[in-house]
Amino acid sequence: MIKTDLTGALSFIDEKELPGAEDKKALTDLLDGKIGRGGAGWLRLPEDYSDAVSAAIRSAAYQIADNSEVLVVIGIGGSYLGARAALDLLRTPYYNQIKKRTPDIYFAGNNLSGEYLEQVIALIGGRNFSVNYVSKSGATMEPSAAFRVFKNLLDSKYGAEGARKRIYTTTDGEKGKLRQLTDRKGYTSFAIPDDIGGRYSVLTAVGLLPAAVAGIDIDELMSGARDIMNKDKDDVLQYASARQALYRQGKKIEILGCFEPSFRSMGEWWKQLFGESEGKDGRGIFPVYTEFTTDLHSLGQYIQSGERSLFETFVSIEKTSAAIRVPKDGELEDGLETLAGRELQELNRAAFAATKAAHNDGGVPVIQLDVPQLSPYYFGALVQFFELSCAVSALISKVNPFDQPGVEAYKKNMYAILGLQK
Ligand SMILES: O=P(O)(O)OC[C@H]1O[C@H](O)[C@H](O)[C@@H](O)[C@@H]1O
Repeated sequence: MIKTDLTGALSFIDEKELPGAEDKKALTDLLDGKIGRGGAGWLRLPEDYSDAVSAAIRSAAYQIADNSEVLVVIGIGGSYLGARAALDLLRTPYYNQIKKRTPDIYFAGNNLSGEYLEQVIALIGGRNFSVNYVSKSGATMEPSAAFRVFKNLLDSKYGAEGARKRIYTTTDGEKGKLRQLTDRKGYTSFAIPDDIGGRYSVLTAVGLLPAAVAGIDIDELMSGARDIMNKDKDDVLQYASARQALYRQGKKIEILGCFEPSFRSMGEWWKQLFGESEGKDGRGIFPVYTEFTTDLHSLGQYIQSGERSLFETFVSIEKTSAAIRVPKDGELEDGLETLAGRELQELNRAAFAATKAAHNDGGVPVIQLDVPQLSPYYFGALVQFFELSCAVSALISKVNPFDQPGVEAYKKNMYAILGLQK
């Protein structure tokens, strides 16, 4: 499973603190439903996942793949980051194993840039496409504006009835503007349970429908999440309590890093999950995602020698599928000839070990999360691992992990500037 290795942090925190009684209580209270505060419905997802849920999602995915060369997933924040993480993490290594061609998947509605929208429309070209509009509230400006654009394109290309059949919505099961529209128009739709907030909703149709369209085995994905819930949670608790212990030592910034570029979108999802769950009441660890070795050439100086108010969490992928080796080429004078024949992954692992040691020596506490491989199973396990550790960490710091009152401030200003009613 996923292991938490704290050896690189113990010289900064007292081992007997990990996990403290408070930390253990936060986990047990969360699991016992004592402190769900209306947002812990995601805990049920692995257990509620049934053949019926799987079949409904997979049949919509087949329908989309049957008549579309492109799927546009419209959403922002928790309504798109998880799906993008799954696709970026799993399509490359896993993709080659998928026998049949699956639709290209593009994301829209995750910004207000007209440039970006025009690029997505250009990418679609004249190809047949469908839309999965994902929004729990149905009232978020970015996806609403993008949906207007793509619904208009669908109406012009396929007529009202043809367009209706190509629009799939994922939204609140009972209320909200998108639910009302869905029920009025009769769109194929999936519900996000009321007690599951956006950043905790990956393991609903929010993440599972795009993943299924991409050919990812969602049953395998969910079995990874289920095993996190069914097995001991020491590693979850170790990570959560170590974060808070380091924060109490003045380490206010957490840098999550991975040496696989396919992990970047998972890092962006992790950033929202922890930042939006913990950044409250003037407190909270600030989450940053860095891609290694790439960002060693941009932030390496700061991490090594800047403010000592940070700690690092490295996600180590133990086994990858790459087999590419350094070619032999005597005419190049790059000093790499002695490496000829060795795998690139060996160089990547050496860079990881070197970076971890250097940063640790430079006064940066280092936590390491060991993930055996990039697969649907471990994607699901990692999602549940991070959601559990995030909720526990927020509870240890005495904030509600499941609300996000702060995001309304800028929206109020934006609506006033645009002369809109909020
Ligand atoms: O799914 P929606 O209701 O469109 O919300 C999309 C996102 O926007 C909100 O402002 C929150 O910051 C996020 O937690 C949420 O995931």
